[in-house]
Amino acid sequence: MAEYKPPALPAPFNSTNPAPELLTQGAEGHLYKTFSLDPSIPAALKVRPSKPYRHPILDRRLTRQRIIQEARCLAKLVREGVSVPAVLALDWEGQGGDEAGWGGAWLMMEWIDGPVVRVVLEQWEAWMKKNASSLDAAQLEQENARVKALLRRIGKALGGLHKAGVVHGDLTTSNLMLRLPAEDTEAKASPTGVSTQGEVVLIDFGLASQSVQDEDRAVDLYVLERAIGSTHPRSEPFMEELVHGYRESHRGAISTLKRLEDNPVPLSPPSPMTMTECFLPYG
Ligand SMILES: Nc1ncnc2c1ncn2[C@@H]1O[C@H](COP(=O)(O)OP(=O)(O)OP(=O)(O)O)[C@@H](O)[C@H]1O
Repeated sequence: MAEYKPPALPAPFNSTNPAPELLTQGAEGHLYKTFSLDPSIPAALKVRPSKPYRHPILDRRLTRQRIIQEARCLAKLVREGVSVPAVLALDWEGQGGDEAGWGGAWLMMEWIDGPVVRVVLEQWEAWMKKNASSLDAAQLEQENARVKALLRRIGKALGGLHKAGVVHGDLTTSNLMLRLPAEDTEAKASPTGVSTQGEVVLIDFGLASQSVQDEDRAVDLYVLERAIGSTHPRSEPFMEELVHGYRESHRGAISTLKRLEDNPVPLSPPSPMTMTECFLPYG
């Protein structure tokens, strides 16, 4: 199979040394590891390249809106004390790229040094699947307690986001990262070799919107519960911990949880109205 060749980067990233390193290619954007100002300061760079199959004016407008909306959400959340990457720079009129002129939009963010929660849970579950029978009752309880504590921290982080008036719109364990502490003692102490330590950081606000509606908040919770249920079956029985963490995070949590319990949540994309609201300046 031919090796994937990402689109040419917009300036100035087409001439930086070392060159940005492609980490992932998402539905809309490409995520690179690069640096900010000095090579010793790592940064995450999200590039939304132009889409040749879209009408050029529409393409430019949509790409621009998405990157500005994500940057606004992040800036607001940093101000509110929610754990998300800080915005370092952005340009919705990126020059260069494959075509002369418009080269896509980009957003540079603070680099989060740590794994995504999906990888942590996958590694832990894989180890447990193979080796759990070799653990004694106390060790087993300790292992489960670590994952329960992680889920509780995730619930708390999500509650903090909702308290700030933002819903994520695309919550999976791939959009949650753990910021590694200076000294990670857990990986060595656990027979699994997997650490669940670190502050939970929410990422990828490409589909986020402003809302304080219980229904929108309940959708975030529901989507995350579903994602955990389908990708992390061994952690699913501990979902109550996530709910507990969420419940403790803010006063509005109780009615959101009631909404989640009472009604099956409609899984529809955010309404055009909600998306439009997101483009308005944040107060
Ligand atoms: N600030 C960051 N620091 C370190 N790594 C990051 C950061 N942001 C993202 N990543 C890594 O890049 C991956 C992809 O990021 P993200 O989900 O934001 O992009 P995407 O899926 O391309 O976005 P979109 O869904 O908007 O197209 C993450 O799963 C994570 O591994």
